[in-house]
Order: sequence, then structure tokens, then C-alpha cells
Amino acid sequence: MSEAPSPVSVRVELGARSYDILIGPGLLQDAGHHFAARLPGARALVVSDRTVAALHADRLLASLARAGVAATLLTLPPGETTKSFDHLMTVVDRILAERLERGDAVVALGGGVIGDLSGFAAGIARRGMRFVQVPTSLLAQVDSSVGGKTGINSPRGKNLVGVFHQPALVLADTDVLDTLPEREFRAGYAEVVKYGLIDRPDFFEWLEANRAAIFAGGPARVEAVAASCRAKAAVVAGDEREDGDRALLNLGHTFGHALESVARYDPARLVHGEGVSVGMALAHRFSRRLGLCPGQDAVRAEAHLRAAGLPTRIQEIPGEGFTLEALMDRIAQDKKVTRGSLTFILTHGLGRSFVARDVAPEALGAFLAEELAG
Ligand SMILES: NC(=O)c1ccc[n+]([C@@H]2O[C@H](COP(=O)([O-])OP(=O)(O)OC[C@H]3O[C@@H](n4cnc5c(N)ncnc54)[C@H](O)[C@@H]3O)[C@@H](O)[C@H]2O)c1
Ligand SMILES: O=C(O)C(=O)C[C@@H](O)[C@H](O)[C@H](O)COP(=O)(O)O
Ligand SMILES: [Zn+2]
Repeated sequence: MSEAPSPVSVRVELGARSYDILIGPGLLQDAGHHFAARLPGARALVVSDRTVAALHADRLLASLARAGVAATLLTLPPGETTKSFDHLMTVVDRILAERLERGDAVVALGGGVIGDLSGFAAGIARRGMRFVQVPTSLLAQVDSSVGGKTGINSPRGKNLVGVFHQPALVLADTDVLDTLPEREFRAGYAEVVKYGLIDRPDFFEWLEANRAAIFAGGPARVEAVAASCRAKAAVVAGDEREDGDRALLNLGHTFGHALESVARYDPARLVHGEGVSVGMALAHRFSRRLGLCPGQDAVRAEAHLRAAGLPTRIQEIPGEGFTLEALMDRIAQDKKVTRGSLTFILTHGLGRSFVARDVAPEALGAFLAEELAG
């Protein structure tokens, strides 16, 4: 069997909780070796969704077996509604039923849904077990597998219940993206663009020049994943629990999460990355309306998202329910709300985002009313 090329390694520096993100083609083949080297003697519960498990679980389980790691598989339904109390119970119960110990590991093989859910289960079962991320969607490789935010949704809003629980290792095999549906690849790309729009204008320019190559696969794709992980690792290392600048990673999310919630997490209407795309375009237009962001920068940000086939307007989301009242209600549940005041990530221009506290609800309401009117 041919050896996979050496992976790119990105370190998340968090003192005793530091860990490596390994990125590259063919990595799944060596996953067992990397797991056993970092978590010697640990057993594994691999959690996946049925779609991903059918495509990739055999290779991961075979690799773990070759490295002498005892592992079993739990599969769950795919989709955002799996981030629920019911499925959390299922994962926790399986951990306890198998008598896994604190030193054993929950291994998330899947997209952000599986990562967020099983990371939460690992964070609370036995008051915290080891956790390994094997992200299989672009979104999970560039964002959700890194940084330790885990959780589930509540009927009252998105990601409202969860814990910070860092993984011990992240293994991103870029070859698995070959089976990802194109729409999901585009959705993940929105979070890649986010890093450029936050504070990396050079990266944004590189994306403008390399978008087609990234979508085609090959070295540009690996570089886009690695650059995104470096960007996220730097932010997380500086502010693990979102007391300050980590909130920048929420660019587009206050709007996006409200849209996802109103759309009832129905993937036929909106998936997370698409919500973030609309949300980032709204954040740029809101910033322009407030006189903070030059018009041409808002236009350029939106043009790149559209060139990638992503939505940028609320009207593009199919279905009913996008009223001013419904959106303002969800936005009021945002975790960044402090003493009742709204916090948004706004921007002074391309790659010049900042955390804006005390955003006036009247200004927000007037802006959204205009957006909804078209
Ligand atoms: N924790 C964080 O920091 C963080 C960051 C960003 C997003 N998120 C969360 O992540 C979730 C979105 O993640 P996502 O976009 O990966 O969604 P997802 O997990 O639902 O995966 C998207 C779809 O792609 C399928 N899929 C995944 N990998 C595949 C592959 N290689 N081949 C074929 N199909 C594959 C899945 O079965 C699913 O149907 C949201 O819940 C969001 O809130 C969390
Ligand atoms: O890691 C972070 O911090 C992020 O905000 C990354 C986001 O892309 C991600 O969607 C995250 O789950 C949002 O978290 P939330 O705290 O706004 O629920
Ligand atoms: Zn996100």
C-alpha cells in the first residue's frame, strides 16, 4: 500500500490543551497511527452520520484496527436536526454502555453536526473524555473541527446549549471532500471566505484568484484548508472562550443563525454555510448603511460569494417566515447579547471587521425592514 504524503501540520497553542491539526490527502489511511501515537492505549467510539459512515467509516475503522486501537461505530441520521437533546442522550448512553473511560476517545467522523454533537457528549460524559475530530465536510475541515465549541440547538435558537471542549487531535483528509455534494462544498467555502473578510485581505485576494482551483481540488484546496486552520488557530489561541476577539469568528452568524432558526434547520431551505454567506453580505451592507464600510468593499465581498454560487439575500431562501418580528426575536437570543445589548461583527472594509457592542435595535430594525422589502 502506498504511503500518503506528509500532512501539513497546524498547532493550536492552548498550554496543556494544545493539539495538532493534520491536513492532507490520504490521511484517513494513517489515522490509526496518528491516533495511537497521541492517545496510547485509548479505545475509540467513532460517531458518524449514516451518509458519511457508508462512504468513509470502513477506512477509518480498518486504520484504527491496524494500529491496535479497539473501536466501535455509532451512526446517526444526517442533518442539522441531529444536534438535539435526544441524539445527545444516544451518544452519552453508548459511551456509558460500552464502559468507555475518561482516557478513551469519542471520534467524530463527519461534518460540523457530528463534530458539535459528539464533542458535547465527550465534554459531559464522565465530566469530560478525550475527543478526536475527523472532519469530512469542507466546513468542518476549515472551521468546526477546530477551537472546541461544541453543542446542540434548542427550539429557541441555534447552538444555545453546549460546552467548550477542545479535541486532542484533528485529522483532516482532504481526499474525503471528493464525495461531498457540490452544494455542501460551496457552503463550507463561505467559512473560508470569512477568514479573509475578518482580517486577512491578502487571503481574500488569493481566494479571488484561486477560487476555481480550490473547487477543482489539488494543492490549492489543501492550502485553503491549511490557511483557514492557521487563521482560526491563531484566534482561538488568543481567546479560547470568546471573552473578546474570538467573537470575530461570528462574522455573519448573528444574522445567519436567525435565518437558520426561522427556516427550521430545513436543509432544503438553508444550510449553515449558506446562512453565513447571507449573514456576511448583510453585515457588510449594514456596515455600509451605518457609514462604516465603503460601498465598493461591500459590493466586492458580495460579488465573491455570488461567484462561488452562494446566496447573499434573504429573498433567495425558499419558504415563508422571514418577518422582521421573527428575525428580531431570534437575534435577541444571540449568545453575544450582553446586559440586553446587541453585539454584531461589523466592518470598516474588506478584511477590517470589528466587534460592535451596543448596536441600536432601531437601526438594525430599519435596516432589516429595508432588506425584507427587497
Ligand atoms: N463548532 C464550531 O466551531 C462550528 C463552526 C462552524 C459550524 N459549526 C456547525 O457545523 C454545522 C454545519 O456543518 P456541516 O456544514 O459540515 O454540516 P453537516 O455535518 O450537516 O454536513 C453536511 C452534509 O454533508 C454530508 N457529508 C459530510 N461529509 C461528507 C462527505 N465527505 N461526503 C459526502 N457527504 C458528506 C453530511 O452527511 C451532511 O448531509 C452546523 O451545525 C454549524 O452550527 C460549528
Ligand atoms: O469558533 C467560533 O468561535 C465560531 O464562531 C465559528 C462559527 O463558524 C461557528 O458557526 C460556531 O458554531 C458559532 O458559534 P456560536 O457561539 O455563535 O453559536
Ligand atoms: Zn459558522
